Amino acid sequence: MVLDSQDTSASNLNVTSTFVDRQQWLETQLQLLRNSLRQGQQSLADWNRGQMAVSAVPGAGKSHSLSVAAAIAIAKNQLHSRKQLVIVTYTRSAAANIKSKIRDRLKELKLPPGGFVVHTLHGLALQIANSQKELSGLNLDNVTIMVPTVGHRIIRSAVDRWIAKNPRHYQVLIEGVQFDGEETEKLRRQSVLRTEILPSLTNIAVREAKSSGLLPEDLWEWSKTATDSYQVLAIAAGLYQQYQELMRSRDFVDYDDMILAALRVLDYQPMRVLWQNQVFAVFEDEAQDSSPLQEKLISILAENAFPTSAPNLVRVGDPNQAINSTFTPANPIYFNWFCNDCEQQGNLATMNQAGRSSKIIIDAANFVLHWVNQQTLEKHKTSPVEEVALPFRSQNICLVDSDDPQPEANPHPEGKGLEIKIPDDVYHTVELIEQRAIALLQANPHRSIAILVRENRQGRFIAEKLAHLPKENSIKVYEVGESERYSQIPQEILTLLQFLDRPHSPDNLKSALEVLTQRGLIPAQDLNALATYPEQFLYPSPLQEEQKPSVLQARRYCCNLLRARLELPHYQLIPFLGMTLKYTGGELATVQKLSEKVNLQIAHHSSLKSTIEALEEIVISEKFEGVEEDTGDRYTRNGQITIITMHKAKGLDWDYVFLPFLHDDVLPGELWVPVAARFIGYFTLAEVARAQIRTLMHHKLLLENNKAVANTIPNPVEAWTEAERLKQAEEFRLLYVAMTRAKRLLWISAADLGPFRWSIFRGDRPSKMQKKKPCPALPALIKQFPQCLV
Ligand SMILES: Nc1ncnc2c1ncn2[C@@H]1O[C@H](COP(=O)(O)OP(=O)(O)OP(=O)(O)O)[C@@H](O)[C@H]1O
Repeated sequence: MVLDSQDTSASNLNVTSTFVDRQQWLETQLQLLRNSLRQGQQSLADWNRGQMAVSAVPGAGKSHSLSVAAAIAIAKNQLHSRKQLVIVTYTRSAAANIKSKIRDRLKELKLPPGGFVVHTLHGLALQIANSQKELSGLNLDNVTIMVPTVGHRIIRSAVDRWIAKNPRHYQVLIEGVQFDGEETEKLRRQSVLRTEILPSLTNIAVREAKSSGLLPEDLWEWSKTATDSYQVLAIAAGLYQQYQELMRSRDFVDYDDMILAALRVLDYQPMRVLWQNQVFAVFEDEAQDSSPLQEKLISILAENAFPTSAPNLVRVGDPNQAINSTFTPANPIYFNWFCNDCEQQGNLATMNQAGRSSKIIIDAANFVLHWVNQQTLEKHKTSPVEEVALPFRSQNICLVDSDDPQPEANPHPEGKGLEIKIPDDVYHTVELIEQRAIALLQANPHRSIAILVRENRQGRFIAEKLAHLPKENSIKVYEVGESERYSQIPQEILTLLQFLDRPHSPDNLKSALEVLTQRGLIPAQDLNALATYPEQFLYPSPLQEEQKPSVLQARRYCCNLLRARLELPHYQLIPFLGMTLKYTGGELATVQKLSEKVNLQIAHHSSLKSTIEALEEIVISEKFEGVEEDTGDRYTRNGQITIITMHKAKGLDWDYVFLPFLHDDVLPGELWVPVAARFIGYFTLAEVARAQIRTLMHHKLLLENNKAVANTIPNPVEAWTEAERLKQAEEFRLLYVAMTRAKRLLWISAADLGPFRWSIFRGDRPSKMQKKKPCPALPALIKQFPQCLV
């Protein structure tokens, strides 16, 4: 059918007016969406070009506003699959969460669910590296991704190779601060260096240097100006070099290699332009946790292909929630610098209103933040204020306005909202928690409870004491550390099998004894003394001194293991070891699954050696998952008591939060050197290397930004003091993160009596307890909120 000209223009008019209506409708919706945000959040939604930093407080709605801002940017700039907004975050669950939020927003705007991608940083790096395998040198068909740990074969081999190549340097370490040449002591020191000090130095120095984009050569260069007698940086450089060579020769890559591979692709200009043309902007969440290498990757992607202006880069984070910097290379200093730079350019936004918690909980968290900063200033009274590195960015959490859109924002507190207790001992603590938790859930079965602990061993203790609740009170207790322990199982079994294979190796014996100690099967003792001469330990002659009861117990365990090796067929060894290690429930199911998997793999060439090889493969590639019940938001389920570490609790919240065992020896605690390693001095080489690399890296970055610095390497004692300062600052930030997880009730306590060390405490046996000092923030809180001491 042919339309006459009048019809055509009418229909064109119709189309045009529909288009205009639709545009107007969209504009209105976008405006409404923007107005649904709080003031600080709106700056994020108003961003349209260039760099921007957003410093937010806990519960400010970072992911909420990031998803709204993303939807607005996608709609306004009509983004599509060839011009996308890239959102990066750190965990897969956070990525999935933001993705679904953005999709929901786009659906409300009647827009297709495209124009954006959400990646974890490593996922993004992998995608870029995979797009050009020749340039990146990373072919996932050939390589194995692995996460090196101190006990890992690669790290141990790097140490052995370094020792073989540097006998004189090794001798300097053996002699330590003082040495009389005695043979047994020499063997003991060798064992400590080979199995503890140098593996830990390798692990930390390699990760720190690599994630800062440094090569072994950079460390060599820097080490030339160092004056310490051990030459820690030179050792670190040598170990790093050995590690790299071993990784390459075995086709292994670590997570930093993935980012380096992506950067190699982006180094090549045509590829860089190709990628940059596809990226409209990069939004980063949890920016306080970035390493310099990660920051470099997203900054390059966010640049315009033909740069005339600043990169389109928005980084959202909370420097006060940086709690990974003492065990990963993440360091909040970089995000703080980014915030300061943006502030100077007028591009810093602050999100300081939060609706998560009751007022009293917010007051308590703000109080701790300022109190800790104040204490730090007082400790460094003689230094100029601007030179004191404070643990916290001075940022108050504020309540939301009365017309805030968040349902039940700043809810009414439960009871006093903040309850502080000083129980008699750790058993009494759990009894008090139990009583309070039962009463709370009886009154409000649809609310959630968490007990946040500093270390898994504390969680285990509480879980054991609350084990009767499901049966007697129909309250589910979910211990998060339990499933994590499953991932240790292959390594523990492997360690014992390696001992069975070569029982006369001091390393194998020591590792096996470590596993037995960690599982609480033998008493903690100086394992180096037992492992130095395996034969004397396992088969003492009548001429030898009688073994102490703790040594006897360890020997009995080891000899039983060796007997089993002779008596059992090797395919039964894994389940037997599972029983020996006293695994229970889910752990035993996991061992069974592991055993089946290994036996299937070695069906045609079954032997102890092949069992070990198959297990090594599983441990290296992390391809084995424990027997888990289910996934999803199982940590925050209503009506359940979740026991979880403070670290894992980040990003989550519960109605009622219990923080037991807030003792001074852990919070803030002190850096500690194992007695066996003190012949080196009162510091650890790993921490010294970390502090030295960090200082030099900071100098390097400051120089690149034309800022003046004195380029000196801290000596070991200075580096150790700096490491301690960082650790204590981080512990206080961890406390702050833990406190801000609570919505309606924050229950905190420090018992009068507790175990000397949790790692060796067995809650099911009578053990002596010690008088404990509370975390220093606790008396300060009691003074500030006396009505809350219950
Ligand atoms: N403008 C808003 N309107 C409605 N709800 C909001 C708004 N801003 C935040 N919220 C709600 O506040 C809660 C906290 O938000 P979110 O979990 O994103 O905070 P966060 O900043 O990531 O917290 P934390 O850093 O402490 O983990 C969420 O339930 C979110 O939906």
